Amino acid sequence: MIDLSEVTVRYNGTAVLDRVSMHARDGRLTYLLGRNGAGKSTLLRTACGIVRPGAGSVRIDGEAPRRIARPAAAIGVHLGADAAGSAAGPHPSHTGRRHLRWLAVAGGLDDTRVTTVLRRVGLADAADRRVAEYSLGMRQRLGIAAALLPDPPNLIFDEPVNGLDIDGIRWLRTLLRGLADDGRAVVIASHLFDEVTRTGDDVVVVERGRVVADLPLADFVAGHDDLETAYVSLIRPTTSGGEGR
Ligand SMILES: Nc1ncnc2c1ncn2[C@@H]1O[C@H](COP(=O)(O)OP(=O)(O)OP(=O)(O)O)[C@@H](O)[C@H]1O
Repeated sequence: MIDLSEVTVRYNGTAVLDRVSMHARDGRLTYLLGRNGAGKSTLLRTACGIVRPGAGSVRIDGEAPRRIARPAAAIGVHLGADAAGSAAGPHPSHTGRRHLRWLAVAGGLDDTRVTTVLRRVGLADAADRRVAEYSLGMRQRLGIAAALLPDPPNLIFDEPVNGLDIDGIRWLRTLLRGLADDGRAVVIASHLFDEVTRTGDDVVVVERGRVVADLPLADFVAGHDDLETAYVSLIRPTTSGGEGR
């Protein structure tokens, strides 16, 4: 369970998140929607404790992130295959297995967890290749494996579909659903409404640093033809393609 209450984050004096509250419940896939620059990634970084808010509170299963002794065991985070600020990204000259082993040792985990997560993300056959040789989709899978390594009860993914082929997208769909069905709180930032419709339980819409909707997907779509129509009627995206602030 991840709760944000009245969270404000400022960069250079500008509020990127402005009194944001949201709740990601156990056993649910919660999708974060919002145009480019709306504040989704900042919200995810704040929710897992990478960014400390200037005001408001963050709770992961009732605890403030800085009070959690082993954060990776409480919340798994994958902010994108090449994201700056990702937790301990892989060294290109290391193999996928070596990267995960290093994380396992750092986290006091058994080596069998490495084998388990490599299988779970479909990298068992590529585990002994150097990460430099991995495709974007494979790096996504490795990042997801790292997040899953300590088997955390909460998970955060920032646009995890990027770079995955159709098999990968179908695999990820099943994986995410399974992670939530096992009782975890799973939060995903996404622009892919088809994936949200197929797998989502709850949606949180971020607009210009504010949360403008936080409710079950079915309630959000009710009275509209589909998710896209419901979304457009709420935030009316610009046609310029520019950032949302
Ligand atoms: N470290 C930073 N320093 C200064 N400004 C930042 C920083 N990180 C993000 N921002 C700004 O905060 C705003 C929100 O960015 P954020 O990456 O959270 O948006 P987003 O909704 O995830 O966008 P996208 O869909 O493009 O990934 C943007 O205006 C961005 O330029």
